[in-house]
Amino acid sequence: MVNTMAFMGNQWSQGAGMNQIGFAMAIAASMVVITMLQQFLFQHFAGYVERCIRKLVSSLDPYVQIKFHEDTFNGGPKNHEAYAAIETYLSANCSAQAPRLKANAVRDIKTPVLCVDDGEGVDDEFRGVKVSWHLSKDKDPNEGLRGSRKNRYYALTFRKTHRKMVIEEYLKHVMEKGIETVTKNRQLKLYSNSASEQGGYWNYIMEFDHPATFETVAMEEEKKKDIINDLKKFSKAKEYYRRIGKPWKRGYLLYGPPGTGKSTMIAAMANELNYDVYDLELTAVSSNANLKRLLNRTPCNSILVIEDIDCSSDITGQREKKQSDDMAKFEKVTLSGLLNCVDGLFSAYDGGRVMVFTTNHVENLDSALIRRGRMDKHIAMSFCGFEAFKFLANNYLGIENHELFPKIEGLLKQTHITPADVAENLIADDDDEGSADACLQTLIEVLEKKVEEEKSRLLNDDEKKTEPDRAVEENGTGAKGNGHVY
Ligand SMILES: Nc1ncnc2c1ncn2[C@@H]1O[C@H](COP(=O)(O)OP(=O)(O)OP(=O)(O)O)[C@@H](O)[C@H]1O
Ligand SMILES: [Mg+2]
Repeated sequence: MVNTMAFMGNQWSQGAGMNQIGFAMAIAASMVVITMLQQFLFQHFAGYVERCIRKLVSSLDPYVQIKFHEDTFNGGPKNHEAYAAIETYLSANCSAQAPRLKANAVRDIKTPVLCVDDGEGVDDEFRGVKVSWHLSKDKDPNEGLRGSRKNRYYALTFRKTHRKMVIEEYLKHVMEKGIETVTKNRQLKLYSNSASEQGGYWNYIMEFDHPATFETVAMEEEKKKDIINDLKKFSKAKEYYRRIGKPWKRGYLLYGPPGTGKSTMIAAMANELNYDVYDLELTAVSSNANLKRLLNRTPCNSILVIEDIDCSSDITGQREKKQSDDMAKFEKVTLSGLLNCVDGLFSAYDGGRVMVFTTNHVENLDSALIRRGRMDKHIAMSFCGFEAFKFLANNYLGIENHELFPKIEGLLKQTHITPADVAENLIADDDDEGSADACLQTLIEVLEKKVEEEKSRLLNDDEKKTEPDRAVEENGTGAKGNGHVY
């Protein structure tokens, strides 16, 4: 019995041991399964769960934030341009609200831009939608080390419900206004190719500080208004050119005798558009290839000027003849080379480009060069008429009327004088009260002398003329205008 009991106890203890091992194994197995399951769930659902949590959190947060970084590392130069445009926009529109401002000297801008200081914020409103801007700095991981960068950014915050409107309309408005202000305040520059090797590169010459504006150009009022409107329309026509699929460019041909204000008009155009001036010296360009390179290097928002185009020997005259001469004159710029460049250049749409040719002898230019489409607007700069004289008298002497005006009006009808020559005689001595009278008197003397000279020249011509010449003149075919457009 005892033995039987002992045997049974042994069996029990053995059975219990077996059960414990089985239990432990089951636990271990289930641990493995759970771990695998966890890993499986983690791999397959963690992202999903995280997204759900984010969605939930963001649905509770009714605001959206967009960052615009200053440095080019966070998105390249285009990002930096956006930052600069925002800075200028906020400076012009909202900086009055900020308790702390900082003055930034922005490259190419004449006056420093006052903008929001680090850590400051300003509010803005656009079509009833409120947004806020905040200038912050990211933590720089390399702070203190060489090459560390200040990582500033503007954070734009707005309600989620206005997302579409802010992104599609407000940001466009900010960029446009910012870029407009930057353009308006830009220090203009003058470039030329004349000093470069073979004329293939632009060299910075100096700041373009020409004082001429449309306020100072003497010209018939209607004509002046027409040019200003044309320029304004052009400078705002980005979308129009894009829509019709044409490069955003416009060509102007200024023609007229020396001293009638062609170069002055170019300066007025540059100041009106706020475009840099690229003065192209064609005689310094050694080949058509160099010309093409040069024109491709002319940036947008610029005026490309070719003065006295008639003096570039290979450009005038008949195109056919020049084309056949192309190979022989390989090292020279030819008319066909110039035509190809004018047509092929300006392929971009990111900014307007203006091209201005000037000439004293429009009749010498090949019609292909100045046809509409290449030179869109032809502007005659002419001798000084009475209207232009009155404008100059007002500008130089500060007088709108004078008893000598009628006499001057009569003389101007009888002779040709350039605005440059008139202006030369209207430079008064500020300290001398009678100076204006003296200026007008001198001008009258100059005009009378010219009238006399012209009379005796006509007399001489007449004496030299043969009978048939006179007959043509009497029939009216040889009649000439007096050269005044106004
Ligand atoms: N229409 C004008 N309005 C105001 N000033 C003028 C005008 N025309 C000429 N002037 C004066 O005369 C000077 C010479 O003019 P400008 O150099 O513009 O003439 P241009 O037509 O370019 O002559 P060129 O054919 O010799 O180059 C200018 O500095 C300017 O002061
Ligand atoms: Mg000139």
